Amino acid sequence: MSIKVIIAGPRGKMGREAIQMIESTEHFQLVAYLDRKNKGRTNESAIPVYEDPDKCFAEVQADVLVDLTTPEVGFSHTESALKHGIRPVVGTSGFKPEEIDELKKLADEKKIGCIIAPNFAVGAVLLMQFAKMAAKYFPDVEIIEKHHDQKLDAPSGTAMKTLELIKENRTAKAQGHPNEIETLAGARGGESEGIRIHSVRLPGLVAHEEVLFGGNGQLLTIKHDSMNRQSFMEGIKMSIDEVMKLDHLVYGLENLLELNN
Ligand SMILES: NC(=O)C1=CN([C@@H]2O[C@H](COP(=O)(O)OP(=O)(O)OC[C@H]3O[C@@H](n4cnc5c(N)ncnc54)[C@H](OP(=O)(O)O)[C@@H]3O)[C@@H](O)[C@H]2O)C=CC1
Ligand SMILES: O=C(O)C1=N[C@H](C(=O)O)C[C@H](O)C1
Repeated sequence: MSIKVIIAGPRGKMGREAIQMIESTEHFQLVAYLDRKNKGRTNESAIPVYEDPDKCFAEVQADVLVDLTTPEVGFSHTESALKHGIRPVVGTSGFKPEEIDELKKLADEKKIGCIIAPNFAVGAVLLMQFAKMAAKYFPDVEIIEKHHDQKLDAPSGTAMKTLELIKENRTAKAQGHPNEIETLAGARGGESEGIRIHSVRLPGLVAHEEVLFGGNGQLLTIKHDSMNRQSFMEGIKMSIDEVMKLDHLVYGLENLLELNN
């Protein structure tokens, strides 16, 4: 039996790559696109295009929604899919913690799976796990994330998830000099519990993150680079399969991997 998939954001950088992956996976079937530029657009494929998520989810027989859009619409797509009994696999970044909690409640109520993954690249998921481990021994830490200049949200979803995982293992402490002064606003980056995040946006970049841990006479750097968007496709593929087996929301691909060996 094939898994029937709707893609939201099919013209985007990730959406285009995901279409190729789904079309080349035997047990996946693309059944509709959710796109805001339906009107006046020629749709040469046989796949129907919808602008209205509720209409799409009510009319199309689908198992999974893959959302690769923007923080503003990604949340409402996910909420609507859950209400219609369609399982969301969400790559869209920039959701607020309270939005994730709300979706968690809805998935629990509906008893269906939902996966929200700040990063689908397995290497980035491992980076986050290694950073969490290191935080136990190195409480002084800063995160540098670098992305292409078309990215809407800062910091990246991956940096925010890295921060959350580091906090789980780090003893809270003030970092840097107590009398530090910024002579240029923002020079020290965004701050949460003393941890700094620096966001770089430049053409030529794809998706990159470095976590730097400073200790007495030593520096530990953990780094991951996505060179292209194919790096995310294995994770999306795995999530489409796994979301079919879940009855609740999972936030982060690490929850689907065997990481204890
Ligand atoms: N979890 C992960 O591993 C990854 C997550 N991402 C995240 O995925 C998202 C998409 O990234 P990317 O493909 O690079 O971004 P793009 O800007 O290339 O694509 C986003 C697409 O969403 C479309 N869109 C906007 N509003 C709507 C709407 N109402 N309905 C349907 N489609 C809409 C945009 O249309 P238009 O062109 O008209 O603006 C655009 O085509 C981002 O949030 C990004 O951070 C990215 C890479 C990896
Ligand atoms: O917008 C992107 O490109 C990416 N977004 C995700 C994020 O915000 O972390 C994942 C990856 O970094 C690429």
